Parts: sequence; C-alpha cells; structure tokens
Amino acid sequence: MASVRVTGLSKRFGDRTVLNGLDLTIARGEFVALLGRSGSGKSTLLRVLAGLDRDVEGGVEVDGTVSVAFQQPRLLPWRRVWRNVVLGLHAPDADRARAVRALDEVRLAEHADDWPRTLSGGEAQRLSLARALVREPDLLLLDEPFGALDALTRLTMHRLVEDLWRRHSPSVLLVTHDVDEALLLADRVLVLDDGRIVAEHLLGHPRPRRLAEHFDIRARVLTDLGVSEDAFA
Ligand SMILES: Nc1ncnc2c1ncn2[C@@H]1O[C@H](COP(=O)(O)OP(=O)(O)OP(=O)(O)O)[C@@H](O)[C@H]1O
Repeated sequence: MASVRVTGLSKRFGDRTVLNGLDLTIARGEFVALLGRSGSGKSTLLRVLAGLDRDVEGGVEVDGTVSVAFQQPRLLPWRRVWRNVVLGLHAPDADRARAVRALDEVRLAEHADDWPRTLSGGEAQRLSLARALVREPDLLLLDEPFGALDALTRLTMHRLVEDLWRRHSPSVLLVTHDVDEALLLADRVLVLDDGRIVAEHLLGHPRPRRLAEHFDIRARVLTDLGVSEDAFA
C-alpha cells in the first residue's frame, strides 16, 4: 500500500478555494519535494496530511504514523532540550534515553540538558527534527524546515536529512521554496498551483547528478512555477 493516497482533495477557507480536487500518491520510502508559489496551499496540504485539518472534501489515506517538523521549531522554553524531544509522548523519565538517542542522530546529544534558549537557530531546527524522529514516523512531513538557516547550516542539514532518510527510510514530503534543495534531496518533485499538482519531475538516482542535468531540470521546474531563471538570479 502507498504511504499517502489523496484523491480529489478540496479545501476552502470561506469562499476561497485553496486545494481544488488535488490527487497525490506517495510510495513507501519515497522522498517527495513540493514546490509552489507563496499562498499556493503547500502548508495547507501538509496540515491535512498531518490530520491537523479535517474540514476537507475528498479522500485522504495516510498509512502509519506521521511526524511534522515546521519551519519555526515550536519549543517549550521552560523544558530542557531532551524533554522537548519527547514532548507529547507522555513519556516517563525513563524515556530520557530515548530522547538522547534521537538527539544523537542529529548530533545534539551534548545539549540534552540545556535550555532551548541556549541553542542556535540551526540547533533548534535539529531539535525539531529529533522530535519528529523520536516518533519513528512512517511519514515525515517537513514544512520548510531549513528556511531560516544560513547557507552553510542548510548544507549540513541536507546531509543530515539525507542520511536519516537512508537509515530510517520513512516516506518524506518536503515543502520548500528552494528548487535546488528539492532537486538535491527528492526522488520526485511536484509543483502545486491552482489547488492541484500541475507538474511532476521524476529524478531518480544516482545523486549527485551532473551539473548540466541539474540545471536542465531546474529550468523546467522554474518554468512550471511560472518564473524565469532571471528572477531567481
Ligand atoms: N486558517 C486559515 N484561514 C483562512 N485562510 C487561510 C488559512 N490558512 C491558510 N489560508 C490561506 O490559504 C492559502 C494557502 O496558504 P498556505 O499557508 O497553505 O500556502 P503556502 O503555499 O504554504 O504559502 P507559503 O509558501 O507562503 O508558506 C493562503 O492564501 C492563505 O491565506
């Protein structure tokens, strides 16, 4: 069975239709990136898949457990780092070991007993990833998780996410504005517009691909997004 099967999904806010008969299937273990203009409904789709918004029309089937990591890590400042990781799991104190294992995966184990305010932006986002991973999700939803990071930290995060994906093989749906990031990480890139998936690019392996190929796909994705390359320069 697929990890995600969405058929004819529509979502309205008042008289505004954001998702309009959208179809989407994600295979188990597949890494999919979702691109689309600002306001095209990417976060709305993620919220629906996460079960945070059920006021929709159409079919939504998600197989297994789901975790979401948002762009802004939502951390409780009065809880130590490790407690933030297992937050909501109703975990007893014995689950500190579980939290530290997840922190170790994102190379934050030495910060387990720190307060969240002492973390850098990149560390806080890694904590957010650890919190998503500790649930051992079958489906990982990433909503611009690297958006607020500097270029160098982003690169580190890309490696980390790719590494985690290889080791745990969850299905991943990554929302991003960054075409290069999508091409770097995903097996398949989707473009959302007018409430539907209007284009899809199957990338396959091996990665990294040759530069000429990368730029060729990149140009096609930008065309799908309705942007000329100059606008991105
Ligand atoms: N709770 C809400 N009530 C009313 N309108 C909403 C609500 N949530 C989202 N919208 C509207 O739905 C549209 C899609 O929003 P969404 O956040 O899904 O877009 P997005 O593609 O993720 O945008 P961005 O790339 O800017 O984050 C927007 O026009 C937004 O104003």
